[in-house]
Amino acid sequence: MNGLPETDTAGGFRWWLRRRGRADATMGSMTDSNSTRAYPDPWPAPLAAHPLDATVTIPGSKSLSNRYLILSTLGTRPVTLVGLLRSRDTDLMMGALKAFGVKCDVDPDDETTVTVIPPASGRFHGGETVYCGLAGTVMRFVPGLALHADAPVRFDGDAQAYKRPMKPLLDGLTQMGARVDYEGEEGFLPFTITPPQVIDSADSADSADSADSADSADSADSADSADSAAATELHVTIDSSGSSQFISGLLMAASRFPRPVAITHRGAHLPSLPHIRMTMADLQASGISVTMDATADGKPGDTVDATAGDSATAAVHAVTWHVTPGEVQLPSRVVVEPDLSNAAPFLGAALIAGGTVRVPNWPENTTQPGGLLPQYLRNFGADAQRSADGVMTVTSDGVASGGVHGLGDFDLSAAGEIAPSLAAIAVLAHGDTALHGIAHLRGHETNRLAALVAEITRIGGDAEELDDGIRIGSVPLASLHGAVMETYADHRMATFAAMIGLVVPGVEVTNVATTRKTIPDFPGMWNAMLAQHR
Ligand SMILES: O=C(O)C1=C[C@@H](OP(=O)(O)O)[C@@H](O)[C@H](O)C1
Ligand SMILES: C=C(OP(=O)(O)O)C(=O)O
Repeated sequence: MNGLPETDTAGGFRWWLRRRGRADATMGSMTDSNSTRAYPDPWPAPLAAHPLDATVTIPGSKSLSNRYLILSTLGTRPVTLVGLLRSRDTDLMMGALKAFGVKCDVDPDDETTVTVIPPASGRFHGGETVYCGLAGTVMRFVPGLALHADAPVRFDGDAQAYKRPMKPLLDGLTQMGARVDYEGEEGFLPFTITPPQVIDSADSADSADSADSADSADSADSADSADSAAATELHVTIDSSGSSQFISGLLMAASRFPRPVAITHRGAHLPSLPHIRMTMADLQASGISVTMDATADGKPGDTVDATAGDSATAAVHAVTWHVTPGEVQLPSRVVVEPDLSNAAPFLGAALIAGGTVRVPNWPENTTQPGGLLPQYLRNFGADAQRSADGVMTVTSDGVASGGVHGLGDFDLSAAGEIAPSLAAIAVLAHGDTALHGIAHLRGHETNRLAALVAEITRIGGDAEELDDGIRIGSVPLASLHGAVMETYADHRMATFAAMIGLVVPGVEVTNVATTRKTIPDFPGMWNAMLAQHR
């Protein structure tokens, strides 16, 4: 079952801590993805009986919601977040912040309006377990807060989360003076972060008392004697090929560091650059100076234009961000954009079933990689237009008409989280698609490349893993057949299966409740989309 670590490899005390951590993180039923509104398991995916004509309002962006929650926490004054996503990942984030002593007041009349009140002292409480579930944004963004805590903080998550890579982030935090103790395999959850003794010089005596005194010599050394180096940049180098979230997490952690920090990625790939740009933009909106420069093959001065096409990043071997820490403060009221990546199954449905799907509140400009979605859908052959009042309208004749074609070789490194939705369209399209630049999807909620190949093959489709992605061959629609499709506790594998089920009879989806990771009621929204008529 998704949601609970099933095995205990570390003895009864750790089991108790783990359970306590879950309890600390539990906010209502949303942290356990199987425990809310009952849908049958497996869930019969509805067929589209006719072309679509629907308007679908998409809840708030997961990526923006969880960044705003972290940045509000790093500030000193309350911030009201309007249109916050309320789903498992954001509830886990709020649970994590509460463990640090942050208040998240939910508006009783609208649960998507939440006021975040940082601790008056500016200091975070340590000593608790943070339960990360399967949320990358929690397990990669919250550990940076532990740098500023008054005691060690333990991190745990779902059994499946134990496979998600963490080491580059934790190596980065170690270079910033933290100590990391792993309970199981090095580089993976669960672990405990002991903050450096010198992180907040005003409070250093307190922190030395409350943290494990045996650690103080190490920590002081590794923090590079902050007193003498106050204005010098601390250099942190990691390989962020496995996830952009390592860089994002370190950038946010650096925003309150006592000295400037230069964070360098040195590695073969840098996926999801728009998500890193989102972090930079959100930090800048909070008053923090952060810049990015790049060198090709690590040769100084031999720069590549990493600020131009996001797909050009495959050639970038070294990129450095410079963070000048300061007072982090978001505006007092922040409105969260809809989750444009979560719009993909719904807008993609127009290409699969044919017809029109509209999504209101589509931003004119956005830092979300989902902003690239309309162009991706045009590449498949759809019409996608945003009206002046912000309605994104996608229209297509549908896969049965032959008007949806494959993408050929396609670089998706900028927006890998959309891959499962594009894969569903590609399975049903005329012509082949090969999605490249997404090797790191093997470390997402599940190994998404293997999962997609298994599920496409299960229904009679043609797919194979590539070193850096997936190839999906075109087969006649009539040769695809229904099956019980596995979802591997992965919300995007569930929405992928639902998309296929629009035109392939007999598709059933296991554990559709796993969609609660980022959408409060996906099956309800899907049924409502199919039920709409003009
Ligand atoms: O920073 C973020 O909010 C995210 C970054 C991306 O992670 P990867 O770079 O690991 O793909 C994305 O896939 C994930 O859904 C959200
Ligand atoms: C990769 C994803 O999530 P996470 O934030 O858990 O990494 C995703 O939502 O597709």
